[in-house]
Amino acid sequence: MRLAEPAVAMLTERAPAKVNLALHVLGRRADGYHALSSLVAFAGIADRLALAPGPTLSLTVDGPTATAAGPDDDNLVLRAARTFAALSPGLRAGAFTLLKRLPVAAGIGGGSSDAAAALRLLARLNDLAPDHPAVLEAARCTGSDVPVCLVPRLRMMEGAGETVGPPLALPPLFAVLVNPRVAVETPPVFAALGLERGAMFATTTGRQSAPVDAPAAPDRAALITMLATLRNDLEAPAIQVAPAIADVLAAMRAATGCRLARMSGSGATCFGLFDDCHAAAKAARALAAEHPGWWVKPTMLR
Ligand SMILES: C[C@](O)(CO)[C@H](O)COP(=O)(O)OP(=O)(O)OC[C@H]1O[C@@H](n2ccc(N)nc2=O)[C@H](O)[C@@H]1O
Ligand SMILES: Nc1ncnc2c1ncn2[C@@H]1O[C@H](COP(=O)(O)OP(=O)(O)OP(=O)(O)O)[C@@H](O)[C@H]1O
Repeated sequence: MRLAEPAVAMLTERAPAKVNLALHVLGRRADGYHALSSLVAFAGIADRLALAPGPTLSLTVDGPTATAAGPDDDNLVLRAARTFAALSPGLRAGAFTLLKRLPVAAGIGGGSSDAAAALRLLARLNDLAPDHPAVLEAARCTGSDVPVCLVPRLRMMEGAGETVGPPLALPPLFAVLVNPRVAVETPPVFAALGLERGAMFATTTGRQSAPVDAPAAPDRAALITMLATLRNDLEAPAIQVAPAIADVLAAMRAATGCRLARMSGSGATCFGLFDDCHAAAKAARALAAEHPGWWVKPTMLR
């Protein structure tokens, strides 16, 4: 009698939305990439990625934003997996299934978070630590936002995204995310900053931009007050590319209980911060009712 092969369980990971609580552009490097200093948090809302171990690397994408994510063969999940496999000959892989829920080209790093989740799944399957050098290298090669998404916890991100600080013990924030359902690709937003290679970025006051100071552990109100002193320098260029972002920010600022409204990443998604989950949920209901075409989600950022 032939014994059945032991079934290898399906592995799953969440791929949460990334939110840049602050993003200071310091300048443009000789390689064309912009030097950034950003405080990055992660939301409760997420894509979901599963891996069924097997002999062939493949990907199936389902979910409300699957089509917007583009051809499966170009998906960042497969790009990350192929890069990891090239760096680690003999790597075991299998069939990925992505449940795509996050808006695409939205400034919340959906594709980067999916790629990072793929690397975590492959590391788990191959008994490699999540900070194994090949995992880190595959993350860096796949995209600027992938390293910070590898361990999705509130932390600083520096350089073009390749330098990531330790997780910060800060109170979770109650937020509403709003996207006007206008896709905004990242390169035109950086281009609209108009910086030459090697140029430093000056703030609207004409002063040279300073790095974000990683906040200590104040209470939630103090954290929001501190965040209000920071900026997202991509907000103005993103509004040039997609004027609807200004409408989102105005609506968020007008929402009852909103303590701070700001754009994430290169847009168009904006976040509003609130004192508690009730205020956030109420504002989300009101925003969704006023703007039925917008994507509106109350969530926690941590
Ligand atoms: C805006 C952020 O989302 C903030 O977290 C990221 O900096 C963008 O990260 P990403 O979408 O993963 O970016 P990548 O896919 O690596 O790069 C897309 C393009 O954005 C521009 N880019 C990206 C990151 C960076 N620090 N400087 C840049 O100028 C470059 O033109 C690059 O060709
Ligand atoms: N798994 C994926 N999810 C979303 N987009 C993907 C994915 N794989 C490839 N892409 C492509 O990547 C591009 C950027 O999509 P993504 O949603 O990651 O942008 P973003 O939220 O603006 O990212 P960031 O905040 O990192 O700049 C899109 O053009 C999309 O076609």
